[in-house]
Amino acid sequence: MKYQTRKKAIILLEDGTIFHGKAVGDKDGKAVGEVCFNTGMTGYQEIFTDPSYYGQLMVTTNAHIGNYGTLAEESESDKAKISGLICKNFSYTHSRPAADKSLQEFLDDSNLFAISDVDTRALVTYIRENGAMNAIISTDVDNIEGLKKELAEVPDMNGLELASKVSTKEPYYFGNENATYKIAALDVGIKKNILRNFDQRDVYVKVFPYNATYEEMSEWNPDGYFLSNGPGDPAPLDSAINLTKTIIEKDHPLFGICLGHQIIAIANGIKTYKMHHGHRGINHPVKNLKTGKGEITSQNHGFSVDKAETEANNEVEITHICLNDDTVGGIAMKNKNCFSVQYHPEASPGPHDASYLFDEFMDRIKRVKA
Ligand SMILES: NC(=O)CC[C@H](N)C(=O)O
Repeated sequence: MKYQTRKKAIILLEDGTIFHGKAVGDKDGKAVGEVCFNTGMTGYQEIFTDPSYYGQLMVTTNAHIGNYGTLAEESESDKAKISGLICKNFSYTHSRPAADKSLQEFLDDSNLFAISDVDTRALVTYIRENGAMNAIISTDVDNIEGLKKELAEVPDMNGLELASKVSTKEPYYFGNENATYKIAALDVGIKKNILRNFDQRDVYVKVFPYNATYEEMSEWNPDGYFLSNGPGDPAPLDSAINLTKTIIEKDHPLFGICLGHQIIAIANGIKTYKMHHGHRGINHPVKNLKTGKGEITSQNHGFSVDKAETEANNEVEITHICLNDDTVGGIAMKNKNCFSVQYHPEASPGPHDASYLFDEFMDRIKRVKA
């Protein structure tokens, strides 16, 4: 067996609680961030590379991580974006012929520190009961006071602007330039599978930096606008919120996913709030209030749109409800061509129940273009 002498590691939570584990590989390491957990049984590479997780320490509840390696084309961005990984059993070997790397090589390429052999059930139960909080993972196990000091310096997720850390610096294009439709996407942390979904629907996408202006985006003359998923608190994203107000005012077709959904709510004067411990997994039930049908969805969010304020808003209606806790799952503007969801219709590897939302957006675009 590899790495019989792996270093001891700890997770120190903001409230002083400590959980124990071992460093993956034979390295020393340290990482900080908000500790959160994802209950997906598969899709670890997509989770680790999702820019929405920037600044978060990821606890995976699936007991085995790494056993099918990684494959470059399955990444949601250029590298791992979580700040660190906490898992139960880490597989140093993998058994998928198509894989191009082991998970360990993949994490090393992203310079990402991981710890395993953690009682993740106990840790997840603790977060569920006590809420999301900052944490530090480290092999410096005899220096608790020093680690506490470092942890105290980590900013609170509430109020934190992170989109600028993951957004593209320059605009770029995705898909076939001869496609029938053109969509301008604001990158506040966009996942590649959103771009792939547009490409599959005959769309050429131009992706703009998080602080792009309406003038910059509209100059390209797109058929529709898209606001992406992304990390951090939506409230400080002034530039994206103002841009959204203008797109809504001009009544261009507009679709938002997750952080993009939250930005649309704020642009309509509806508050967002930090949830107790958020939703992160690939089996979250949602009810579509228009059709009455249920969907199993992929979710990853720590903030949510205020339900009472949405219900009281004359311009906006709730279209989807997250059934686990009755929070807002999706909204649409009553008299504007604008809608959004808190969850992930682009989910990869799935579930794909919600992919009809991309078709709905295309229908809206086609109606305007016709
Ligand atoms: N996936 C996302 O876009 C997440 C949105 C936001 N950062 C949240 O945690 O709620």
